[in-house]
Amino acid sequence: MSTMSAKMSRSSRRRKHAVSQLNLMVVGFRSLGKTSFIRMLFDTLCVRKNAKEEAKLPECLFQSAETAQDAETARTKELYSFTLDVEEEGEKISLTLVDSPGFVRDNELRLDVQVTEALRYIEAQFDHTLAEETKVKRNPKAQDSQIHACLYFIDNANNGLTDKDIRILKRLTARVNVIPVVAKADLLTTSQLANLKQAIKSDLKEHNIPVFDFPIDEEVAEPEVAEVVTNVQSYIPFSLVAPEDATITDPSTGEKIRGRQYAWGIIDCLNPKHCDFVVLRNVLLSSHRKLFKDITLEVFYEQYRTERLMARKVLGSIDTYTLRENKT
Ligand SMILES: Nc1nc2c(ncn2[C@@H]2O[C@H](COP(=O)(O)OP(=O)(O)OP(=O)(O)O)[C@@H](O)[C@H]2O)c(=O)[nH]1
Repeated sequence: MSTMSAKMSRSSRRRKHAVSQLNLMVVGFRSLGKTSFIRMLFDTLCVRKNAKEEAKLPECLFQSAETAQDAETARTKELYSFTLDVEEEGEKISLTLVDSPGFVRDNELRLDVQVTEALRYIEAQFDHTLAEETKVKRNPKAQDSQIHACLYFIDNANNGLTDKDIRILKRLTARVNVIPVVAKADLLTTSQLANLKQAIKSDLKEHNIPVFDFPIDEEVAEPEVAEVVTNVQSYIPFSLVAPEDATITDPSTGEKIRGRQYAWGIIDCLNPKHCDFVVLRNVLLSSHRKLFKDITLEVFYEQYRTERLMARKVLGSIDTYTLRENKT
């Protein structure tokens, strides 16, 4: 075996056994189904043997709002996260899911504080990287806790983005890859959903909100790649439906499904014709995972790092100036 191929096979072996870290966060106004989405995602994961028992799972994963005594009990009161070792298409992922308390609708001041808290959490993860980078002896096994993608839940009761959504999105998109999602899409008809998606897209464009778009380098992208990416781009904002707690059987197949039952029929949350969960799941865990991580490190972390270092420099020169002034 040539040295080159020996090297390559060593690195591909390393890649095969390497565990990739992925950290996802959900944010949005109250009661839009953020915890339900996390529960559904968790339910569809292939958690590696023993990891389920080892992981400290939050209680709310096993208690949906429907089974909780009241809505207040089910409400997410503080930000929490949990990590799972999962396998996706043969790749090992250490997946951290971060759930955050729903934003209040009727108190501007409190809302601002809540958004700041969510951003502080995101920035605190950058601080971990920054601290690790500046160590003389770095830990090669240091965890990457940066938030690689943040799902922003949009209320389907509005005709697009509200002023509050716009304000929040502008702040979030400066720090993290934001993926907008339409919550509880089952409450809309097909044409209502299409109109809402269109309105949200126009609002994002009109207000120059840089949510994550699926960039294509036209010079290098092969036609098939471009098609897949353009296709994914067309889903934005992704529509989501989370299942209800009850056991639901698909009358056409007799199989148990994760869905919602209505007088007029059932919704299968894993059916791409009913909502975009499966596409979004694939984008997050598979097709765009690496891109989310690269952009987080190369764009958002770099930006944050520069701001922090500049701030330190300014503080340093103020200190030096004060020292000099005090001496004279
Ligand atoms: N119709 C419908 N109801 C949903 C959907 N997802 C969640 N729900 C219901 O909405 C309510 C709130 O769901 P949660 O998942 O607790 O919402 P949340 O955004 O985490 O709530 P907070 O923590 O209070 O912000 C529950 O009664 C859910 O069953 C959905 O896709 N469609």
